[in-house]
Amino acid sequence: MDHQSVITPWDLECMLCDEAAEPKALPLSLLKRITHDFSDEQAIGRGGFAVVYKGMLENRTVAVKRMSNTYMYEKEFQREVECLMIAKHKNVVRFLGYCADTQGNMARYEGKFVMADVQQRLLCFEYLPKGSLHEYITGKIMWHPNYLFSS
Ligand SMILES: Nc1ncnc2c1ncn2[C@@H]1O[C@H](COP(=O)(O)OP(=O)(O)OP(=O)(O)O)[C@@H](O)[C@H]1O
Repeated sequence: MDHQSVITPWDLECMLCDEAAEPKALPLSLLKRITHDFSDEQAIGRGGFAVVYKGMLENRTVAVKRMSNTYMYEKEFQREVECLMIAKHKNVVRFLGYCADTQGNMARYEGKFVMADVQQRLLCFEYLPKGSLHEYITGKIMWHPNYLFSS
């Protein structure tokens, strides 16, 4: 059995509590499970190359970034993982792990069956609950020293 497949939501929760835990290769099945199969209800944001989802653990939440156009940005993905593995700082969101999954899927193409590679590239971070800087700048979220509220 693939050793990655034994990582559970509980393991991820333990990693969040352990500052010294190193980022890990995470199985796609785990990231699917905690984001409810990347459901729209779990989506929290969208960047230029990815959609970000809330990943629900028993007592904690993580952010799961699912890259789009994975074939075009394979090198960038690898470079991002490389940088994130090194970047450890209190002002940088904590990186928990990555998933680089490729599965062969039989599909019909011009009347024949062909094996197509389906790639999934994901990153998993600590979840930051107070919205994005962009939302503060554009006034979607009003800032107050004691609490935050949406306009
Ligand atoms: N760790 C996180 N916790 C909470 N929300 C997050 C987290 N990471 C991203 N988000 C949300 O998802 C949105 C998109 O994130 P993403 O990193 O893809 O954006 P970006 O920085 O604009 O990306 P890029 O420059 O790579 O296109 C953010 O604006 C934020 O609202």
